[in-house]
Amino acid sequence: MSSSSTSVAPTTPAQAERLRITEIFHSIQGEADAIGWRTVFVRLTGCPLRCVWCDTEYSFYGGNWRSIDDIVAEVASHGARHVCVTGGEPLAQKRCLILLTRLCDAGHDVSLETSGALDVSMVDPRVRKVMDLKAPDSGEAKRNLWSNIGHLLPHDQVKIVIASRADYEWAREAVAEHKLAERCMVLFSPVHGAIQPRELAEWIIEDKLDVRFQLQLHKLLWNDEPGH
Ligand SMILES: C[S@@+](CC[C@H](N)C(=O)[O-])C[C@H]1O[C@@H](n2cnc3c(N)ncnc32)[C@H](O)[C@@H]1O
Ligand SMILES: Nc1nc2[nH]cc(C(=O)O)c2c(=O)[nH]1
Ligand code: SF4
Ligand SMILES: [Mg+2]
Repeated sequence: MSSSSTSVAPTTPAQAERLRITEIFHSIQGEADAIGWRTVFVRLTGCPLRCVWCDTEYSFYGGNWRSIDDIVAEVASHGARHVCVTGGEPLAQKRCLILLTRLCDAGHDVSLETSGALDVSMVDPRVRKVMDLKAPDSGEAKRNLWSNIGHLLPHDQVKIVIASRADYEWAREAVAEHKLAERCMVLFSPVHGAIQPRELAEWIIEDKLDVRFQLQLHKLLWNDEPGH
């Protein structure tokens, strides 16, 4: 008997595609352009960055290996149009690109939260990328991959999370230098607990910036409880 004939059930390529997942949950989108929509979140495990203010450190390690078929089926079970793929850093797992395409093929309106440190050029163009640019107080500004800006589509968004006046001035310069507001929607959001949201709002008004101020809605609603 040949060794191949002793193998158990054959696996299709789709079944073989697995991703490490921290959680899948059904909530209200708390960030970016899709804010307020009922959304299923798929949080991929692992991140090569360490932003000092990261609110999702629990996604750095652990998680469960899940097949893409299984993930797509669990997402569908919630009956939501919107799906947000986040992490950790979702693009750190190469097969995330397959998941994104499968979710689009299943008819979902898909967004991707990404740090801006990994190449976004291969992301399915149907996906709305929400790409951070990391400001200096994150401790990870050196990781910004500026070439990503050239891959942004009009439906994408650039987000800068701001912890101080110095971060704000950096963000204002980055928007001007790279003409970001002409390319897509630009979001400025305060680091939760670091600056008064009102200060950031007033700076934006004073400087007449064409950026969208944003607070994380889920933190107002659920105060950072897991699963929301
Ligand atoms: C947890 S990250 C996961 C996706 C990806 N790693 C990234 O950084 O975009 C999702 C979003 O939450 C934001 N975020 C994380 N911690 C935050 C905090 N303390 N206050 C405000 N936004 C925060 C990030 O900047 C990012 O826009
Ligand atoms: N409700 C809710 N909305 C979110 N939008 C982006 C999130 C994230 O952690 O990436 C997030 C999250 O964790 N919860
Ligand atoms: S890139 Fe995203 S997940 Fe990673 S440390 Fe920064 S905010 Fe957290
Ligand atoms: Mg979050």
